[in-house]
Order: sequence, then structure tokens, then C-alpha cells
Amino acid sequence: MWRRVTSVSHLTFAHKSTVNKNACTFKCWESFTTEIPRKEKTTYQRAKTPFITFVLGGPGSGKGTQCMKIVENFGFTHLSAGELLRREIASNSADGIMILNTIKEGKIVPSELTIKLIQKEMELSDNYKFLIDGFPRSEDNRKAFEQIFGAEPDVVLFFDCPEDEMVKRVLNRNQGRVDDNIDTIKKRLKVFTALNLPVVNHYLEKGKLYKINGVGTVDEIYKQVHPVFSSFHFEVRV
Ligand SMILES: Nc1ncnc2c1ncn2[C@@H]1O[C@H](COP(=O)(O)OP(=O)(O)OP(=O)(O)O)[C@@H](O)[C@H]1O
Ligand SMILES: O=c1ccn([C@@H]2O[C@H](COP(=O)(O)O)[C@@H](O)[C@H]2O)c(=O)[nH]1
Ligand SMILES: [Mg+2]
Repeated sequence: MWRRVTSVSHLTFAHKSTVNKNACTFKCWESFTTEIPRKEKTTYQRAKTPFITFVLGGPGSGKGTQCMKIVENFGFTHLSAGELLRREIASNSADGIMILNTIKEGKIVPSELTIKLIQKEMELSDNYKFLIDGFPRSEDNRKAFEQIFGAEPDVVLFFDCPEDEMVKRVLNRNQGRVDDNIDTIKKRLKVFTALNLPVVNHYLEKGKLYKINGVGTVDEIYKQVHPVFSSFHFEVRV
């Protein structure tokens, strides 16, 4: 039998809780009878300090593509917020229709819902290094994340790319996404400028932002990304 533990803040983010020291951070399941063996804690649950990277940039700026290379080289777990939302739609969950309509309009899904999906993936993970791709999308997202997690990201990557290049890439993507059409792209670009850029500026002011020139080949761009992570002395995979 398992019981829900409402706060394990002592297990997580011990040194990073500068935002809200009383924040209710992660929930986990803990055995409280001897009938069933105690569930193994994942690396993430054991780790006092997960390493969180927010990966920001406009639609088609290359966030997902560069995340794949960071995963390959540094063993991060990649959590694309958009992908988690698309998975929620595909699973016919109660929120699926609302999420689908929000994505079609290029708008932003309520913060608590996206954070719940991210949090669930992190709890299930065996890793402690996370790339959170395409989140936070707005100051509301950012504040809600920092409130719920009681922590700020370690690194924020921002892929800076001109609009015409982003539009070209998205229209050529061919992955069957409902939002990869010119009408929705225009809306996504407006939302990006109005709501996402303030988040970028916030982390710039905090000295956490790594601005990457998002124009060039995938490898040229990755050459700027690699040193960000090697400076933290993670094990590099060969
Ligand atoms: N440097 C690049 N040069 C040309 N094409 C690229 C480059 N990087 C990525 N692409 C292509 O552009 C498209 C968009 O890239 P990607 O999916 O990585 O962007 P994204 O920032 O994750 O976009 P979204 O926010 O819409 O999910 C993909 O088809 C990808 O293969
Ligand atoms: O935190 C988030 C992330 C995404 N969305 C919605 O999903 C689409 C697609 O996101 P991608 O990062 O481009 O895959 C985005 O336009 C939003 O509508 C969100 O609401 N919140
Ligand atoms: Mg993406």
C-alpha cells in the first residue's frame, strides 16, 4: 500500500529554494506497510539538486533539434512541454480538447496543467539533468513553476532566430502538427513576442541566459551550445 506524501521539499532543491522556502515541491509515493517492499526512489527523488535547463526560442528556432544533441552528448532527459501536451491530446484525457483548441490558436495552456505534466515526467525519471523545452512560455508559467518547484532553473538557453527563418523551417517540418500552418504560426509568433520574450528578459537580467545565434547549420549552432554544458563539467559522452 502506498500513501501520498505531500511535501518532500527536504529531498529536492535544498540549496536553490530562493523563491519560496515553504513551497510545496514534489510529491512522491512512499510505502507505509511492510507487506509491499519499499519502492525504489529514482535518482531524481534521491537527488537534492536536480539540474534544470529551460530551452526557449520562437516556433521553429531549433529547440527540439538542439535538445537532441545535448541529450546525446551530456545525457540529459528531454522534456518538451509541447510534446507532453500533444501526448495528452492523443491519450484522450479530459483536458485533451481544451489543449487541442489552445494549440490550434497558438495560445498558452494554463500553467498548472503543463507543470503537472512536467512534474510527473520528472518524478518518473531516473535522471537528475533535465532540458525543459518550450517552457516557460509566459511570466505566469515562470512564476507558477518557481512557486510550485521552489526553485529557479540553473541554465536558460535562448535560440535567437529571425521570424522569416522560423516560418520557413516550421512550414517545411512535415510532422503533421496541427499548428504548423501559416495562420497558426503568425499567432504563435505574436504570442512569443508578447509573452515569451519577457521571460527571456527576466533571465537575462538574472544573469542566467545563454543567448545562442539560431541561424546556421545544426552543427554550427551546436558549437555554441556545447560549451555552456561543458562549463558545468558534466561527463561528456563519446
Ligand atoms: N539549424 C537549422 N537549419 C535548418 N533547419 C533546421 C535547423 N534546426 C532545425 N531545423 C529544422 O527546422 C524545423 C524546426 O526545428 P525544431 O523542431 O527543432 O524547432 P523548435 O524550436 O522545437 O520548434 P517548435 O517550437 O515549433 O517545436 C525542423 O524540421 C528541423 O529539422
Ligand atoms: O508550455 C507550453 C508549451 C507549449 N504550449 C502549446 O503547445 C504549442 C506547441 O508547443 P511547441 O513548443 O512548439 O511544441 C504552443 O504553441 C502552445 O500552444 C503551451 O501552451 N505551453
Ligand atoms: Mg519543438
